[in-house]
Amino acid sequence: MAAQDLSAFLQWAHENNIEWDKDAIEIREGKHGLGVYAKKDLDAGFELIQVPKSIVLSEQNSGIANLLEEEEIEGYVSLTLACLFELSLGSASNWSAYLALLNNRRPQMAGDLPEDARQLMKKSEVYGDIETDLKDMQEDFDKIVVPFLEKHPDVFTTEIVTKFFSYEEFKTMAWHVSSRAMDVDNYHVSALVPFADFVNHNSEPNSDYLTHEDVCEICGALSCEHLDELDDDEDEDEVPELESAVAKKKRAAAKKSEANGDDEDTENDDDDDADWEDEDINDTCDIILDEDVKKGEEITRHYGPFPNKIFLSKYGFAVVDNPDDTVSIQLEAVKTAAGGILSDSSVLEERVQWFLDTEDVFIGEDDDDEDDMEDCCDGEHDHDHDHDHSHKHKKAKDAAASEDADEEGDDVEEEDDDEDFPRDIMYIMHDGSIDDRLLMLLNVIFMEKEQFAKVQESMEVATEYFNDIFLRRALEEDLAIDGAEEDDEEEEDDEKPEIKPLDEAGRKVRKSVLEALLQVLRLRADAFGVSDATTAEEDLEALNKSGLTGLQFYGSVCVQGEKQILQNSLKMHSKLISEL
Ligand SMILES: C[S@@+](CC[C@H](N)C(=O)[O-])C[C@H]1O[C@@H](n2cnc3c(N)ncnc32)[C@H](O)[C@@H]1O
Repeated sequence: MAAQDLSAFLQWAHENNIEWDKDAIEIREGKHGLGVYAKKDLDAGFELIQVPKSIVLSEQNSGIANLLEEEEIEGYVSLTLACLFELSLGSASNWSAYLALLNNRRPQMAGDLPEDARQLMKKSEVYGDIETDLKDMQEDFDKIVVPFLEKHPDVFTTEIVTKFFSYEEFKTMAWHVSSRAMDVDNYHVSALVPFADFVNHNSEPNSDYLTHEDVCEICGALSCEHLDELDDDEDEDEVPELESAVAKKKRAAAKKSEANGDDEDTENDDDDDADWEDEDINDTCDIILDEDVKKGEEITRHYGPFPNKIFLSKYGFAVVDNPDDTVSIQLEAVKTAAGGILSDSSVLEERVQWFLDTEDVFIGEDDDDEDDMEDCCDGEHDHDHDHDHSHKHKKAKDAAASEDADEEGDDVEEEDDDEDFPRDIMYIMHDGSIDDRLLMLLNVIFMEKEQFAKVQESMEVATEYFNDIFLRRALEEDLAIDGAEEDDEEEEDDEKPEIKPLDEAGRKVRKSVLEALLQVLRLRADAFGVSDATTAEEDLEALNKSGLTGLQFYGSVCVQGEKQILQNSLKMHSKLISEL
């Protein structure tokens, strides 16, 4: 690469009003390719990078925005075509220096490995994702890209198509898009944000990516006549994105002022929101320091709470001991395991169907941290989104309240979102606990006949029943944590809610649930060839000594991580069953 590519890019960035303090940070080669590094000690709250939205490389900003809109091409295909078009313009493109820098650095993606190297990942779910992504990409190319190019021969001449729009070029650019695109706002949607996109991921990041998402969908402005018209029609009280951007800016500024030794009472400045609304919301995508950093340290941010299979297929790396990692469980495996335990197997289909038809009523609001996953999947990545950020540790929602809300139309958006997740997949979380859906389903399958009749009859009874199950699980987890922290003298004496001890019938249901779960875990382990010959910890030690690097290392991290989850879960649930 050319150091010249980088300096040409920096010159271009400067000319296009991307703002950064040249004495404070630099882009340079590091252990994860290019990255952003501090050139001197910097304080939390420091505004590192500001990228005007006018220079993000989005479908809307590209020279073929009108064509892409006319043909209703969306998502990653549209952004990839926009980028390829700009690349084909060469120096005539507004982004030529940026694209030249990317073009000389092929992204390291698992789909690029030869099939025999990909086989290494076959013991992980990521293998299926990668194969599906490759198949989908070929299909998108054949069914969307080729007809689009053929329809506009004046723009995409034979020469241009041959040089810039072959399947290989499309695939490479799609990987740039997958690993770099960031959520910008509801006009640009997902885009390449030059400079900000050189910040690498870290599980404990020192910076944050901020953007004001709530702009006019028609013209991208912060305020305009379209928005005024909309405002007239809509309730005045909904401006969630604005508030979160303001809150984040305030937090960053508070840190900055703390760092500067200002004594102002930053806790009590909520009344000042009005001061922030107009002056401090820029039409830029910003990277702001969350922590103090020392000279030479890398600036990092969190890409989102992804399981490793998403990290690998979207970004080409995976995280050791990733707290957001999950193992998927297929509904079929649950049915197989439960069918072997139920004395009356005829109830199985009925109970499963009832659960699938009714579950939405009981699943509570999303966890708050959902909002913080700024570029989680970006709405761009075209595989199944088969990780579920939001179905863990919920409270069953008040069915009656939810029915009211539905009548008023409040939940329309949430319902649409819920339709998006695959109903036949459930999850084991990183610590070995199971997600709410699996916990509920197993209890529905094994609950006594009379109990099932009551639950079917009354949503209130059902809500109470599921809340009791969630509460028991929360207490079990607390006990596990308390056990681990026994020696911690400063442990807080939180008051724990009381729950009734299980009666004989309850214990019987619980035993069947745990037996089925252990069976499900073994089925999942067998399906992926997970061996018990070594522990996951031993596998990690061996992996660290293996000398594997790059994608082969990260693929093995996925395999090891999934084994660790299964091992944790088998251990946890074997202990629970032994204590019954
Ligand atoms: C948005 S780009 C960041 C800039 C990139 N390093 C470059 O050279 O252009 C994301 C890519 O950086 C690399 N990367 C970022 N964080 C990483 C990490 N924690 N571990 C390994 N690779 C990482 C991966 O190749 C990923 O696809």
